[in-house]
Amino acid sequence: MVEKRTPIPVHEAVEKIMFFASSGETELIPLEECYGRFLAEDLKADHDVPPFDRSPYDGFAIRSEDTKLANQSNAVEFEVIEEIGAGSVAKQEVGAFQAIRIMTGAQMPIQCDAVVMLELTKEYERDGRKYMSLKRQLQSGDNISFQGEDTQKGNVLVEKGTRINPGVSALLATFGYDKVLVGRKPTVGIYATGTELLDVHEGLVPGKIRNSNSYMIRSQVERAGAEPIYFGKLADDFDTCYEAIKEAIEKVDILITTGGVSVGDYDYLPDIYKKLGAEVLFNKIGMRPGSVTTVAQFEGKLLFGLSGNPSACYVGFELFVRPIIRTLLNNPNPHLKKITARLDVDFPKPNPFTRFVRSSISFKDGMVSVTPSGLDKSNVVTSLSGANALMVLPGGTRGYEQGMQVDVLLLEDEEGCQWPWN
Ligand SMILES: Nc1nc2c(c(=O)[nH]1)N[C@H]1C(S)=C(S)[C@@H](COP(=O)(O)OP(=O)(O)OC[C@H]3O[C@@H](n4cnc5c(N)ncnc54)[C@H](O)[C@@H]3O)O[C@H]1N2
Ligand code: MOO
Ligand SMILES: [Mg+2]
Repeated sequence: MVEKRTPIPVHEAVEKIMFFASSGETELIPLEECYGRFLAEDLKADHDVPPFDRSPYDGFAIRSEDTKLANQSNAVEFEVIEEIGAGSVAKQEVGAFQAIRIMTGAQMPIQCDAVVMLELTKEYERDGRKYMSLKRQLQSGDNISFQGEDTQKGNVLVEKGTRINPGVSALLATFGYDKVLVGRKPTVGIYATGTELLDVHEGLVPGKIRNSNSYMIRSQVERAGAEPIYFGKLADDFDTCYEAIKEAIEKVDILITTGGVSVGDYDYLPDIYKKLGAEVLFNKIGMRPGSVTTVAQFEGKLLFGLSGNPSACYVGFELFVRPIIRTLLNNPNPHLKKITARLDVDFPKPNPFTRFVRSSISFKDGMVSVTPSGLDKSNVVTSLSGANALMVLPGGTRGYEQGMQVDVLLLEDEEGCQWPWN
């Protein structure tokens, strides 16, 4: 008799897994290598930015009070007593009707409270001294980039768990982080099971196919922020698989296998979990594809038995493995971000299970539309390359029509989402 499995709702499966989610270890890495990593502490401003009042223009720093009488018919003359570029500080004190020629980014001389752009002045020399004149009034504070106007000391600028983007790199450099505390990348072991699997370099022979899941999963692991460790492929042989999996568990934070989780004669994962003494959290979910996704925990370590069918495997990873990885990286929004979009096609046939259709979103007439990125079948691989989203069509008695608003989970977004999605 084939074992009867009872499907649990997707949200229940996510909850069961998230019970084992924890934050991971941290490490210090050079700033140059931090792009794409996850901050493991808040990034706090330890000084004002800019740290001093500075000139935003190439021009002259003056005392605004000296321009009181300036107008189109009355040029006011200033003696230019010094010149400073960015990085230099004025040595001279600026008195009445004196100016310092100042370049963009240079610190304001203490006595000056305004800058006039070079283009608005006339420069000349007399008796070996330099002068400039201008014909307009300036107010105190005109054309100054003030200390702290960008941010002030003490502000938390980026929160722990945020993925480091180029802007975060800029801030880390601004505040002197030559080493950055980030989440250590969790290690995710990958084993593909299946006697039918060929290595990528091998030519096709009857009955066999190339192992594509391992490379797909590797990329998904990297996209999620973790370190893939590819252990290879295993033939459908109980003892071989058992020994290999048992050994692999020791070496990684998370172990993924693909294939062998259904009810077929050579689907050995259920028995392997049993022999290991691992607790199976679930082995059937009310979703399509990926209904056979099986997750077990062994001494607190999660073993993900993803389906062998490529689309099912892909979806299983994004819904269940990704949030575990992101939580290990301290990310507060570990789940895929959900938005709503306008459905571009009909799905007339109802399905009892919630569908996660590999889809692509696009912008049309100022709205987000969503359309399947290929054939909507569990064993399909070609729909994955164009997928930037998963359309969520809840199971039930009705189909879906073009024009309806549907939920969509974004695959390439970095903001993420908390659970539950709603
Ligand atoms: N009697 C039943 N049969 C099946 C059921 C069921 O409920 N009752 N569920 C079906 C569903 S749904 C799925 S999904 C699959 C899941 O099968 P497994 O996870 O056990 O995976 P395999 O049987 O090992 O392989 C399935 C399919 O995927 C191909 N595959 C496997 N590994 C790879 C890989 N690394 N790269 C590319 N393709 C791979 C494999 O050749 C098979 O075609 O079970 C259904 N059956
Ligand atoms: O588990 Mo299967 O992926 O539902 O298609
Ligand atoms: Mg099978």
